Amino acid sequence: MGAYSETYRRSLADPEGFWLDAARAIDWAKPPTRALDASAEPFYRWFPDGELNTAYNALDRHADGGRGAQPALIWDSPVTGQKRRYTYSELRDEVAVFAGALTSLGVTRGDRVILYLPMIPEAVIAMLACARIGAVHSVVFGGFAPKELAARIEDAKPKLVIAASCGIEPTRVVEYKPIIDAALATTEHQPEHVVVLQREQAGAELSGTDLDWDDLVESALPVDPVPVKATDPLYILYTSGTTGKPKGVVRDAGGHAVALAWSMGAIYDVHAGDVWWTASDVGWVVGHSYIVYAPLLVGATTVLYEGKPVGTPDAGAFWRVISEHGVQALFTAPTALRAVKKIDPDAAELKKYDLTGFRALFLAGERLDPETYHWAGDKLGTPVIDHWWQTETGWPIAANPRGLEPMPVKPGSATKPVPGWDVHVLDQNGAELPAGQEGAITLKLPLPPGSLTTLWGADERYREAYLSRYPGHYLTGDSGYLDEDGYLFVMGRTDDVINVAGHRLSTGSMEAVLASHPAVAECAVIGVADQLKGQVPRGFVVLKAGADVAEEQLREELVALVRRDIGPVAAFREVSVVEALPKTRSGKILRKTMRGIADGRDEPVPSTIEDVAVLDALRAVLRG
Ligand SMILES: CCC(=O)SCCNC(=O)CCNC(=O)[C@H](O)C(C)(C)COP(=O)(O)OP(=O)(O)OC[C@H]1O[C@@H](n2cnc3c(N)ncnc32)[C@H](O)[C@@H]1OP(=O)(O)O
Repeated sequence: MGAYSETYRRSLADPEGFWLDAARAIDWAKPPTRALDASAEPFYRWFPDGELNTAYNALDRHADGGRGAQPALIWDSPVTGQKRRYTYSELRDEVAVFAGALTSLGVTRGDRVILYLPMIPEAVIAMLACARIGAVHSVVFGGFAPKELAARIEDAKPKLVIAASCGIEPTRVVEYKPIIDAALATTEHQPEHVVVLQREQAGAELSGTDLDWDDLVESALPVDPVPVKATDPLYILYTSGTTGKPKGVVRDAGGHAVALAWSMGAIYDVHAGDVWWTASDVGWVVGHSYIVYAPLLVGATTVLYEGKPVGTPDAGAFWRVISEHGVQALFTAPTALRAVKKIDPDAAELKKYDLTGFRALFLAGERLDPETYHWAGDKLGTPVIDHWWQTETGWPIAANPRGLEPMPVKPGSATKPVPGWDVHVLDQNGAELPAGQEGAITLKLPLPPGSLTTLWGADERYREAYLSRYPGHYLTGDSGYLDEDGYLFVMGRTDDVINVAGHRLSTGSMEAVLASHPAVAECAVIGVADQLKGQVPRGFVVLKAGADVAEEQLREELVALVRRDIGPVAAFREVSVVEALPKTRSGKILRKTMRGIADGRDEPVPSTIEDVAVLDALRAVLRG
């Protein structure tokens, strides 16, 4: 039996022994004597009697254990022309002082803190400072609009909001303070303070209880890490659900530290002293897990990049960063590579840089199309590793475990289930499907350490959304199949969640925005295939009788509304006015059928359709 098979078998047959062994990679204030607590199933807990501090494990133990002078964080910001390096000692000291600043504001263990920060070192510092004192951070991605920020503030009820004065996009400076003010003007919950880091590209006007980051830090004293229970929440990260209300994924401290440290070696083959780069955003789970926590937990150097794959300044940006900082492995989303390939199909820029130390490219966040896979492999000459996971799971469910046993790649497959994840493919009735047949991908409970423990303040929603469809299993919301070799192929979502440039978005939220327009009687939003972003949203609206608005003007208004209420990240640009929407006799809009036709598939007409003429009339619009 190979290393993978044996490890996988043991992880499911003896999770207690397997995860207690893995837990030895973490320094505990109180080492756990047990791994799994199933006493409140389906709300499983890991390492119930363990105590630790995640920031201590990410920083202090390396700073004090011989890696003090090693770079922990390299910030590379082509949008500002700045670069900065932090050794483990420097980063630990900055985090300890900012943790002291938080403490001086009365933030203590269990308090929530919303972070609305771009890709700057202070984002990492603020996350780790919260972890140091046991506060629960919730990072909100900068591309979201005030309404989305407000929904997260209302749900998490933070004591503080910590923000920068601005984020920087290649074509514009995005002022954050007006976005925060607009959000707070609508929320019942009001944080005690908004702490603002002033950036020179656009300062923010502070008023009332607002505080300046630098002033706060100037008078702060460093504080020691506070041991917390392994089962305490480390962070909340909101993700789109099928309804407008985002879901607050709760990550625990102990399971997260153990699983991430284990994944860094077993899956990515990255170890202490290596240089690792995740080109994503700290606002996404990939940023939480693989920009911040995992690389620091194992004592690697992590690169934080404030720029884009193209345009900052050119399509050679990724290769420049890899070469300049000695990056050994890169993790990014397929969209980023498609953007590079579009501008520089022959990878001429690549030839300008020395990438001899580069070992592997990891891709996730959306489907990796075979064309992009082959292009990246041909041009880089290194393994290109597709893998699959979700905000909820926190770390990979299926991957090619480079550190355990590299396996042959099958393009289109995320390779095999990772140890810890009991992956099944089920039919409508919950029966196991044979190899090659597509069905719902589920994960048999208990989920391994590091996966979500519940949704913030919404245990019942957690149970209903994930655990009710197939009792004893977690519903991933993705469909796919296992082949005869046990390789997993993930084919797409089974619900109304779409993936736009690696950003998970709810079509339901977009429909709610379109429906709020006074001229719109009903509407549907579907995700359609896009060569660059993987998927983009497309809206279809039916006008109210007598609505007097020019189509072009309505289109512009609807696009602007989605940008205002959800944010630019929705990339909502296409909307068509149609006579009617195709529905079943019970009134359900046939979105899946519409999606299939728009993507050029030979979609069968459902027998439950109310009026087939409506679908026939829509075909040309969908194909167009
Ligand atoms: C495995 C678990 C997971 O799936 S976690 C999620 C993983 N996903 C990712 O890592 C995301 C990967 N995608 C990306 O990083 C970006 O899309 C890349 C590929 C870099 C392209 O970026 P960009 O050219 O900005 O396109 P986009 O589609 O992301 O942006 C659409 C509009 O939104 C804007 N935007 C983007 N980020 C921000 C931000 N932080 N603050 C403010 N605005 C932002 C962009 O400027 C763009 O705006 P516009 O429509 O052009 O005006």
